[in-house]
Amino acid sequence: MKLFVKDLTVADFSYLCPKRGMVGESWSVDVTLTGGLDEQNMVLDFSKVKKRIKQVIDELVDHRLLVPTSSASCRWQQKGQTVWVDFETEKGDIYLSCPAQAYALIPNERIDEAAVVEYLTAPLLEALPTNVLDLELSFRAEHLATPYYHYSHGLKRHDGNCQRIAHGHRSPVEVYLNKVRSEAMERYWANRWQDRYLGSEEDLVALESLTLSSQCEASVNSHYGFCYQAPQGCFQLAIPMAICDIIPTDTTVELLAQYMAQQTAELNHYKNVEVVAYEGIGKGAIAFCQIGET
Ligand SMILES: Nc1nc2c(c(=O)[nH]1)N=C([C@H](O)[C@H](O)COP(=O)(O)OP(=O)(O)OP(=O)(O)O)CN2
Repeated sequence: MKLFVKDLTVADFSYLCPKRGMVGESWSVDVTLTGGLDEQNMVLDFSKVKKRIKQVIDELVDHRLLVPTSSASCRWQQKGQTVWVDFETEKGDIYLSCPAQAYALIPNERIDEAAVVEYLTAPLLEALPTNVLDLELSFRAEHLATPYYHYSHGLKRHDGNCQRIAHGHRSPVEVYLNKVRSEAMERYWANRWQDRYLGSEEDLVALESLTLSSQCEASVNSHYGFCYQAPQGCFQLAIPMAICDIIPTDTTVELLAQYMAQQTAELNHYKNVEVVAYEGIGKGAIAFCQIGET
């Protein structure tokens, strides 16, 4: 007997890629279980399927930075609860030092759907009762008709896992200029925030003050340093300036929508701008800005 649940949850995370750098991603999760019937004549009560599978995905990949530790581009080490990662990419090298719980260290050459399925299948089966004999997991990027971007960020004030300095999302954006949809501006934001790290100005620090690998020392003119202390520990990141956008505020979706609305109004001299900014799938913020002359 097979039992399926579509759109069981969404995994929001970032991963390191030798070509793209740091990539924010949002995947919908579908699952199919194979097994015999239990005393309720069910493979497993849907509510338990949803709860247990979401719990494992939330624990192991959601809001983490997925690192392909078998990649030739990756060097990492752990001391106590801190993990250092150096990662070579075509966009420049990325250096991190974060609490271990901020990462998923995946022993694969690259991060893709198959690698994450393999990483999660055994712990998911362990979380299910013994009448469930097999599990097929699949991840789906949302089909989007509008432009979208992939960004990574960290919210140091968040009392949950969004405080992790490098987690991210794949998000569509809608922009209206004087109430008319502007695909040009949507494409502008999709290009600007394609595989970007959105750093808050207040988290910028001198690279020399970070306790990252010594390789990072040569990057003073090419990299931004970010550092903050949050309840889960100390988060440090050095990342090429070319793949960052510095935001004058925190990077909650409310403030990102507001930033985009304001910048869009300034760029277009439009009186009335509305931005619908998603954070991943199915949720986001709407901001309005009224300045300019047109
Ligand atoms: N009002 C806001 N709430 C939250 C924001 C925000 O910008 N504005 N941001 C976050 C985090 O960035 C987080 O990545 C959002 O992830 P989400 O998956 O929604 O959070 P949960 O894991 O709690 O939700 P699930 O449905 O369980 O996946 C958080 N909140």
